[in-house]
Amino acid sequence: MAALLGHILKNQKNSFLLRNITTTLDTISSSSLHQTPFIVQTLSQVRLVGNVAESVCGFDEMVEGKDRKYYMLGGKGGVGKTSCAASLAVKFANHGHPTMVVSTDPAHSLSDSFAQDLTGGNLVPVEGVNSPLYALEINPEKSMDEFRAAGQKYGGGGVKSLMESMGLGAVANQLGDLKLEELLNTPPPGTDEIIAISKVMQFLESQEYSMFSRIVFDTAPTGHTLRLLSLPDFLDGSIGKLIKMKMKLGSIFKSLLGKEQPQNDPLDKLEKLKERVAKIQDLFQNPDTTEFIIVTIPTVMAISESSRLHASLKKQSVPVKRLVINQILPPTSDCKFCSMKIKDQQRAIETIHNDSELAGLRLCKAPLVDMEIRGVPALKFMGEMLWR
Ligand SMILES: Nc1ncnc2c1ncn2[C@@H]1O[C@H](COP(=O)(O)OP(=O)(O)OP(=O)(O)O)[C@@H](O)[C@H]1O
Repeated sequence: MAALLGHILKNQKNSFLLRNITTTLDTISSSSLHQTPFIVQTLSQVRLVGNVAESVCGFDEMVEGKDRKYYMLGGKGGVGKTSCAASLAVKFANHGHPTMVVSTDPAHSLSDSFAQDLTGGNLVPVEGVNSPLYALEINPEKSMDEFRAAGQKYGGGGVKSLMESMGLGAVANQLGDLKLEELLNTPPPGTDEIIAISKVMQFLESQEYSMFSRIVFDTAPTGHTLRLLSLPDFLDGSIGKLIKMKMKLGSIFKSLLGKEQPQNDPLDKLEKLKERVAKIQDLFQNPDTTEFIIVTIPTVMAISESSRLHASLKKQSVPVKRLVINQILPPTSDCKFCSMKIKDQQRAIETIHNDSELAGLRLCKAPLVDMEIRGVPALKFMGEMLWR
């Protein structure tokens, strides 16, 4: 085996490839799982790497500084968001950043990507990296149920009966006009994700999690993400009305009973939710802390969708600088079908240069490899090719 590897290394002229192979082999030598198949597959990838060698994604800039930064990877279903997000998280951790990678996608694939059980809604440590790396799969439906339960207790009928008992039935009826119960029971699409993200933000605010300097989100497919982004204003509006109501209530309460309205009342809870929603909006829109990376594949359909996604993100003031083109085929092939496919991909990539939404973005390219990208060594390998 060593002789074979030595031969391959001697015959590689590109130092990047050498570096890549060497680091990959270092990892492989320390990995006991699936050793042989991974090495065999790795050798065949050497040929594929050359195709994307010109891609420089500006990883130096991404890794710079100790302040916390958020990276959100989004795009059409199945383009490789999870693989790209997980490989970025591994690379950050290997460059000294305590990192957290979070999935809020109902169809989680982080566990598959890391080849590790990450279900359960808690932070799970990922082994095999140089700095702490933790993964978290948040179940948006479960978070939504918790929110609904809280809503039922505090926001829906609870508010109404509390006010009725205070002789404020008329105000309660006005509150009813806001259809709060309906909002809690049949919330607009995307609410589940915002609740999930708000849960992550709560985690991150605590001292225990202050060590994380890079947070990578594997977001849900395009449509959900867009709906999610338009949600804060909606919630903000509804909750804003409730808060005004609360202020009115406060003075009525005082004049009726001669004392301040009790703290920790239902509307306080809603006010807190509003604050969290505002924080999430800031998280998405702050260019100093956040970057949304669009992931696509070289097909005209995926690229058109990415273009629309960028237009919507821009409209929502979400900072976007990079476009990942994943699963690029090698430049040439003897197989007729593959040659046709390669030409097709090249034509699709050309459309990026002529697309007013995408042309200005930095292109980060990853080859299509002939293996599933699973486990830390494979993710590290992918990261070496993509994030540089
Ligand atoms: N560059 C690549 N080369 C080969 N296989 C890849 C590549 N990128 C991703 N894959 C494979 O494609 C499949 C889908 O990848 P992944 O789960 O990362 O996509 P996704 O966009 O997150 O999907 P979903 O939208 O369903 O969550 C996985 O089996 C993964 O190993």
